[in-house]
Amino acid sequence: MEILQVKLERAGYSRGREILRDVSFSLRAGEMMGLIGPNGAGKSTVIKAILGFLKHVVGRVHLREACRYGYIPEHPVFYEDLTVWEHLELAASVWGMPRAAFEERALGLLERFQLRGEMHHLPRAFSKGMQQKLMFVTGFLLQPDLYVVDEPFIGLDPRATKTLLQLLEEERRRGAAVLLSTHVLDTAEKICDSFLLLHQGRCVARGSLMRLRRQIGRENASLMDCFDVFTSA
Ligand SMILES: Nc1ncnc2c1ncn2[C@@H]1O[C@H](COP(=O)(O)OP(=O)(O)OP(=O)(O)O)[C@@H](O)[C@H]1O
Repeated sequence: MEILQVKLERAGYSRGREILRDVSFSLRAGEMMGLIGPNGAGKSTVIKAILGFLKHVVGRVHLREACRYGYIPEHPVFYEDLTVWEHLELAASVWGMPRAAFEERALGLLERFQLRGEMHHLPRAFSKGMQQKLMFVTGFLLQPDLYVVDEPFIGLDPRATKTLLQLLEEERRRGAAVLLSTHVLDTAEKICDSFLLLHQGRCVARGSLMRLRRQIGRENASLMDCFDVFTSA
């Protein structure tokens, strides 16, 4: 079952200056796709196009009817004057989550990300990694049909990374689709079913690692090897 369809002919931040050209892909339920590419390749721009934040788009983004998405940003965003728990309550009420289900899931996630002791604290006094964990707890709380996750691995401690990977796997097994933008290729290689490789605003390769390997004619190539070949032009 397809959850997301993206067909971008052209997209950018201002008229006449296109950043993306011919970027098309779809995501099935339970599929995790790695969005990879060098700095400036256009990964964040693809994410913005999906979220509807981009002004100039020729093409279309279609989320399956009745499906909901959750966006987990690379840079934490939060309200200065709300505690961790108040953030979670706000997110749950916006999504209409029943109170009992909310409390059980929220407390469980806070425990797993080792934030339970800080649940009544203001996140503005947190470290960057702790703020990032709040983004994960909020994202996983809502259990959307599609997760759009922007570079989640940088700055996380090893235990939080392990928890994040476990949760992504649980959510994928539940049937959620995941679009994951990252530079951490050895992790992406292990957890993603498919990849979208961007270079200079274009899609230069797409599909499973096996398919990418076949395209470069090296059956044991790592994702990094494929990345090198496709982005060296
Ligand atoms: N707000 C903006 N206004 C105009 N141009 C932008 C804006 N944000 C990004 N760009 C341009 O779009 C291009 C793609 O940038 P984008 O941030 O999508 O790359 P990225 O693949 O996410 O890179 P990175 O790995 O460094 O995060 C770059 O040329 C960049 O200069």
